[in-house]
Amino acid sequence: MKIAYLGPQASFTDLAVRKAFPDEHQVPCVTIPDCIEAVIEDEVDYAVVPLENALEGSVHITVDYLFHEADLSIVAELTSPIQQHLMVHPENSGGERRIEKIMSHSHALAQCHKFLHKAYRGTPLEQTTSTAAAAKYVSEHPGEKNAAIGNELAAKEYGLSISHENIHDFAYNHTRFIVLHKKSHPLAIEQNKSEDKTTLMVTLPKDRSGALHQVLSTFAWRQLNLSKIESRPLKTGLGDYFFLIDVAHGMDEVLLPGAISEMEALGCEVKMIGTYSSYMLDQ
Ligand SMILES: O=C(O)C(=O)Cc1ccccc1
Repeated sequence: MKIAYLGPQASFTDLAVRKAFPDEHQVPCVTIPDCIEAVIEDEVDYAVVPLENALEGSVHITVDYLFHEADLSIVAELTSPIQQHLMVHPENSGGERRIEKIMSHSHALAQCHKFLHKAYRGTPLEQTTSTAAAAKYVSEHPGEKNAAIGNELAAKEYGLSISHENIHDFAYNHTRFIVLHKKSHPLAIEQNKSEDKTTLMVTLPKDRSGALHQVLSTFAWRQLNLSKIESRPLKTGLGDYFFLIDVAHGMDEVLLPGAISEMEALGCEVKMIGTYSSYMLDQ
């Protein structure tokens, strides 16, 4: 089977894919929408993309694509620890050489915000499509004296020297990656399974007082625990939102169908994004 991932090689997404799908054909894509479209266009069977980081929150492009653009299902979740390192071209390492620019994925730059503020205040930051894309760029442009933020494998893969290790601002730094597929069947993976989950996207009826309270009640009285609720713009006007809701429960015959029917009876639109198992990948 073919699996698209946010590349290039040695991105954090690649690390997750290597652990979860070591024997499958892995296809690097440049952007998250490219990964998603590769599944839609049947170029691959699955896509693995980042969804949320413990320090920086949701990856909005992934959430928004799932709601607005793609009719794909989450079939598994992979949670991985994240360690960020600052790396430079070996020609520019050692001594106190000036770094012209620090490049990385926006989430990686944000995860190292305090470090960058203290050690590199004033140095321009540049966003790239992934941490590995930044490492690749730095390796291919030694004359520019840039640094990249990424993982240890990226330093090895692109021949860079790590100048500062573990520069993420908080020790607990994990990212949730999701596995997307055209069909909604959960995908079993040979890794440590932590829990079953169901992800829903809910749009409330317009201007109905108490609608969100009523939606939450449908879960509360069934004792369905929510592990996440977040609002995102509907992109139709200020104040228009949909809610991304993760329920710590797999799809069953009674409780979740009951909650969904009740929300629909309240006038909500409910989009089922997936019912799946979550796997914890070790370092
Ligand atoms: O940029 C990467 O390497 C990714 O796979 C996305 C990402 C960025 C920062 C933390 C976790 C995942």
